[in-house]
Amino acid sequence: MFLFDWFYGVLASLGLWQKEAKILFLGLDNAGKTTLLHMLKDERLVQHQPTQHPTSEELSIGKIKFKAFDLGGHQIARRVWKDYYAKVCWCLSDSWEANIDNGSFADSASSLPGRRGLQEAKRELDALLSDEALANVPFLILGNKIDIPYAASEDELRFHLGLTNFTTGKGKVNLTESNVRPLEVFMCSIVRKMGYGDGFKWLSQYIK
Ligand SMILES: Nc1nc2c(ncn2[C@@H]2O[C@H](COP(=O)(O)OP(=O)(O)OP(=O)(O)O)[C@@H](O)[C@H]2O)c(=O)[nH]1
Ligand SMILES: [Mg+2]
Repeated sequence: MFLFDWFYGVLASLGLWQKEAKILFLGLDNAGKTTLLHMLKDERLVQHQPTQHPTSEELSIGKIKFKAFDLGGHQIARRVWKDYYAKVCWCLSDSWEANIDNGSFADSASSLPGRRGLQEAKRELDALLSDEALANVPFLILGNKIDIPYAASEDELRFHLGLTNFTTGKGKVNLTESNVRPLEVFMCSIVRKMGYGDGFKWLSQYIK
């Protein structure tokens, strides 16, 4: 019963109560996808190994069906992303990791070993955005880890992902007539439980 109450509360607060949502978590490795999934699932912060195999969590209570696919973000895992498109009516393009530790974007993509480059994120995102199979799928882009000093600002992230003039607007924006795919950027920190709730609320208005 406790679980039910908690779950109801979370879904209601995210605007997902009584809606059927399938959400795909995509993003570079280490972005925080699995952390977010578990935070949504049982509000626990758990340290995870990198995701090797796709996992899905299906939670169903009353009328709600909430299914999230968590696909690993490392290079090989990215190859299977497209196998999941068909199953998805909702896409959460999660957390292009944008923290920079020397304050310079110019070399963040290439010169620092192990660093997630914004260029790499942009490349993957562009491929998703231009994929026919995802043409009508709304994209919520979460810029995670804003708790880290030097994390990119929202404007920087928009700029480097090439989204400056592409996002469709926060708040309530009716796009049904316009044939435009909903796309917005929200900054968040999963560990601090900040920001992603606003993102999901935004997303929920586009769930039919
Ligand atoms: N500082 C900070 N660290 C975070 C945050 N969210 C996740 N992390 C950390 O980032 C690391 C990677 O998180 P995961 O959830 O495993 O990342 P993933 O996107 O699932 O990675 P793959 O499975 O490799 O694709 C972990 O050490 C998390 O604790 C956050 O909001 N802030
Ligand atoms: Mg993972």
